Amino acid sequence: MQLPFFEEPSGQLIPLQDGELLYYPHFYTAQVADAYFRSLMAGIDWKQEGMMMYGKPVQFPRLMAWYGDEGSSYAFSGKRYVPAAWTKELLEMKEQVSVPAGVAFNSVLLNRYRNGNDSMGWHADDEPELGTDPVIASVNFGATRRFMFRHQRAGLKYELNLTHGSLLIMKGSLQHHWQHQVPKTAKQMGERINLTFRVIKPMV
Ligand SMILES: O=C(O)CCC(=O)C(=O)O
Ligand SMILES: [Fe+2]
Repeated sequence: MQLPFFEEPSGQLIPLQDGELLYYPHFYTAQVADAYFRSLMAGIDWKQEGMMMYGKPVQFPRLMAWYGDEGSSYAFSGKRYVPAAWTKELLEMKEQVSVPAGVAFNSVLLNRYRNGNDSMGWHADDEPELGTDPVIASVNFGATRRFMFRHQRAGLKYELNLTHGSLLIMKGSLQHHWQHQVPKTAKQMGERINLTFRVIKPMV
């Protein structure tokens, strides 16, 4: 994409107990964000994934896709996901978010929330492949959704609304002390796409 993509290069540092957030509400201009949203909707190989729960197959309440370097396979909820090869625009976005994040990402998990009934439950991104104190860059397009945090012991809570074109960087010890979720909502809303760029360490 040849357009300038930074609208406001300065992020807002949100220091939490036991972790750090860096939020760029307008990482992408509205025009660039619109273009990425449209092309991700059409160009990504979206799949309905699921898992076994108490011996029964359960579908995740959203669509998913996984892209990255060869060898950056990732296990969660009892399954191993092998990444598809980078598309041109995912590679472009990876380079853009690597600048403020200060790390070289090798994979991206995409989640597509079709409406307010799609969601992601409480979890931490603390799988062994992500290593200690992972830096995760989360990019948002489409509908604004609530993103909630809860501390695993201290009884603390935090939340923010992730808007179209925003970037949220999660870092420090956050994933070891906090969980996060995207709750369902009864509000009428359109689709949302979230991308989490990650560094997956090869597991032996
Ligand atoms: O959709 C979001 O904002 C959250 C995604 C997330 O937590 C994840 O992919 O691990
Ligand atoms: Fe997560």
